[in-house]
Amino acid sequence: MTSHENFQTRSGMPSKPLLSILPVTTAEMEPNGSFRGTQENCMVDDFKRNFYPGVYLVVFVLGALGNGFSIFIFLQPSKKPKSVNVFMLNLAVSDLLFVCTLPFRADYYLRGSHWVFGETACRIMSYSFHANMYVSVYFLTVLSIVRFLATVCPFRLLHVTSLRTAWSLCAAIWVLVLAPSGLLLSSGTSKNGKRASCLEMNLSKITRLRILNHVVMVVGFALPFCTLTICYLLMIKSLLRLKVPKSNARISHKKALITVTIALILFVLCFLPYHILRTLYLIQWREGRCNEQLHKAVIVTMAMAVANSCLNPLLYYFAGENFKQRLRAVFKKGCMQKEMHQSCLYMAKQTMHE
Ligand SMILES: CCCCC/C=C\C\C=C/C=C/C=C/[C@@H](SC[C@H](N)C(=O)NCC(=O)O)[C@@H](O)CCCC(=O)O
Repeated sequence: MTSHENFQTRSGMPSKPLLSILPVTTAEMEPNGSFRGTQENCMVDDFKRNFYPGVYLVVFVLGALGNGFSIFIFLQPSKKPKSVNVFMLNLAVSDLLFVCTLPFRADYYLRGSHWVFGETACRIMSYSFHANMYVSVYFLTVLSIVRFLATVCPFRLLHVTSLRTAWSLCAAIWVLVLAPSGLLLSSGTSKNGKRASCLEMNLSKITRLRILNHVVMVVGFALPFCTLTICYLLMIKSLLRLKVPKSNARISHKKALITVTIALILFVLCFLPYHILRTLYLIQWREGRCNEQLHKAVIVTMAMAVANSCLNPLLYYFAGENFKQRLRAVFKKGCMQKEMHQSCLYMAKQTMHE
């Protein structure tokens, strides 16, 4: 019995036979503790159905609100636009686009791993997740480097922090990530009994994903992560060297340190566990084998990687240039308009009474 059928059972269909709830008896145990058998013997599908939809829907709501509102703030006119905000705006756009795919993913798992939105939409799912993750990795890294350079050599590198350079770097990041991610568009749905599977591993994908994983592990994760760590250590060193308290240099160093620290925390929390466990999962994956503990661990770390899309607004709030001021201005404007609206209503009421 498949998980999909189990799901239907919960919705009122006949109850499931005893064998299907005893996966161990139907599976053959391997010396390493994993089970050999079909995916039906594995309780991972049930775990995904219980775990993913809730996480995806929460990230969708928080991510849509947080990123939507942040984009609105970034687009407010500013006297002195800053390159840091250009990277943050691009990051927020990428996150907003990605969180819009999450309700479709949630629906897939709620139906017991059955895809109903067609072939193209299925291909876009895996593509959007990976594209968003590596675009985020690069925006966070470049953002930290720019902040770091602006404090270490503020005058010599003015061109690096100019708006034009920021937009060019963003365009380069989009192209360099979106183009190779296109490789993920080649695999869509596959038949699994009555179900249409999407977002699942199978024999036709494994070799390509193993190769891709090795490349992106270095270029898409290890390299940016090491760069961030070096920036962080150099920032602390130069901050400790600054003697004058409350000087402008010290304030801008602190700002840069906040940016790099938040970026590093996001990396360690969201991307590091996923990359390690994904690599282990891909290495040990064999068709029909169920390594339940490891697969569940990848699922949890994948959810943490997805959650990055609703956590980035924290970075904008604490490290964005003039973000808090603009936020305050927007609220003030909103309140004033509301007050005006209320006084207009009051005046209108008065006029009607007269
Ligand atoms: C710079 C541009 C680089 C582009 C290429 C990037 C990365 C490709 C390299 C490796 C990818 C491996 C994917 C492995 C998938 S397991 C494979 C599954 N079909 C899948 O793709 N799932 C992902 C999903 O749910 O969206 C795991 O994440 C599965 C997580 C747990 C699960 O839901 O079963």
